[in-house]
Amino acid sequence: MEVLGLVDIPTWLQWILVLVGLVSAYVISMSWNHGIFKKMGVDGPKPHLIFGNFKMLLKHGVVKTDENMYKKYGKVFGIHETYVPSLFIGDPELIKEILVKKFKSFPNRKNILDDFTDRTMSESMSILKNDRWRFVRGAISPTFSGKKLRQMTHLVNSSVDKLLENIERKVEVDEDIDMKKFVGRFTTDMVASTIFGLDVERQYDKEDSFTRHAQTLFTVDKLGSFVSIIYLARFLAWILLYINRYGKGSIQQKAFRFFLQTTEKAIEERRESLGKYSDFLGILVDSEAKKLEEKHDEAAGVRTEKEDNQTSPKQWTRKKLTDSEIISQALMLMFAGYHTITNQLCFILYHLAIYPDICDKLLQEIDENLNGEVPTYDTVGKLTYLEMCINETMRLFPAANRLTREASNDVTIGNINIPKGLVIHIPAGAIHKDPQYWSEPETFNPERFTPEAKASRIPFVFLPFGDGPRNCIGMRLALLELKIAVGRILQTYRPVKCSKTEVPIKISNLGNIPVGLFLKFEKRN
Ligand code: HEM
Repeated sequence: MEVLGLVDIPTWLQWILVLVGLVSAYVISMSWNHGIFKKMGVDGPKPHLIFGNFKMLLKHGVVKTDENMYKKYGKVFGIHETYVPSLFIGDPELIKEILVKKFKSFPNRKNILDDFTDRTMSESMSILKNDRWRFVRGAISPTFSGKKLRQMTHLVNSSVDKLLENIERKVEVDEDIDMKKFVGRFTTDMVASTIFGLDVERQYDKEDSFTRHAQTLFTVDKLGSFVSIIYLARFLAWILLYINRYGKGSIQQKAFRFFLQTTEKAIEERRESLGKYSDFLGILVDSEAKKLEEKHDEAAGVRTEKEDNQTSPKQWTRKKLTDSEIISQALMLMFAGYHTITNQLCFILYHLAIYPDICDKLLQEIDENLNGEVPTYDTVGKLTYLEMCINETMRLFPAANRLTREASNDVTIGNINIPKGLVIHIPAGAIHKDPQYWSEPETFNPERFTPEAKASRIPFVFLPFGDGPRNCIGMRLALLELKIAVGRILQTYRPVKCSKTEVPIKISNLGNIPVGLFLKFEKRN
């Protein structure tokens, strides 16, 4: 190749120049934003040109890294997750501004994995932004009201019936139980019945399509490697995604197709038999039909109270979700419910096994309040010590170690000027272990959650379900499920350590996910 007719560049040199160009472009793109925290006056570890501060995340995992950084730099610091600058805010006053007071400037999350989500889930509430998120959240919220949860309680109890039968089988042969797998099957069953209304009995059959496909999607073994690829070579992650998406029949694609068809079929059945189903899809389809009726009334000149209070922006006043929006929500709720409940239930049972005194106190509360009866929505509400144990478990092992938001405009909080687009992380896990708010933070002590202790603690230092308008929509369902499951297990059994139980418990580098947790159950006298 001749340049300006002057120099003849041989082919080998052309290749070297292309390579040098590509490497330079890669290095520049990875380090482009590395000066941002210095400009903002925010402290933090010095970033490597390519890896930023990513190596410590790979080495120590998310939980330990956040704790270490919070201890070292205090309540505000910046980390470069390779090319992504992330501002960490751990100050309760500033957290309140982000999650509540200035929510308008932080209405959305920014999760690097969202761009790589399967299309069937791309309209899910946890990913959607701004008005579209408001519209979908507004449409889904009523399905989690107290009245609707009461209707769902029998579905939770049916799943627990099956769990108890399985515990009994293990107790009979005195078997050590791999808790993650064991509890995971129960949770699969529970999401199948509470969201899709599927028959509980089938779920314990390993060949059952729902169980098989759910396990394909729920297994997060390869997630850590994929996240690393996204952070280190985003272009490669896109290539892998397209190969997976358009490659012939990958098992993930088959699983997504299965859930798409299952949800479509379930929606159709519920539209044909209004009022018959008390699962999430049934409740949603019923309320959709009710709204259409209201619209009919409105057309006839009858305005309902709800309509008068309608505050949605004009473009989001349509009466119902599209079918693809409903499908996205169902799948997202399935994921959100599965991982969180499985992990929390494992952690709670683990703590009850290693602290027999606390377990004894809880057994007493359960016996006195449930009187051997199957719990209802109202009776589990009386189990206050159980709620304290659940809260203490979530303090030590929160399902989301960080809450995430994105600044949707330039905004100032405290004396920090945050530029539009910056990722904000609230290190909930690290705050939950800050000795300023929690004495002896590593100790499991449910007494931290007595009404008096709660009242004397400053707000925004306990964030297991997030806070503000974008908090966990499934919080009440989650607590109901956990209380019924733990309450009913303890009516007959107590969890105990076995030879394989490791103390302290091991967690995954990806977050608070128990690894290799073994326990067993003993029958109570
Ligand atoms: C112990 C169990 C659970 C825990 C600890 C938990 C925790 C959380 C947290 C921390 C968030 C982020 C909140 C924020 O950013 O402020 C969240 C969001 C969410 N959770 Fe949960 N969750 C649990 C169970 C569930 C269940 C059972 C469901 C539904 C079936 C659910 C559905 C959701 C959804 C849809 C969001 C996104 C909300 C939005 O963006 O508007 N969660 N959860």
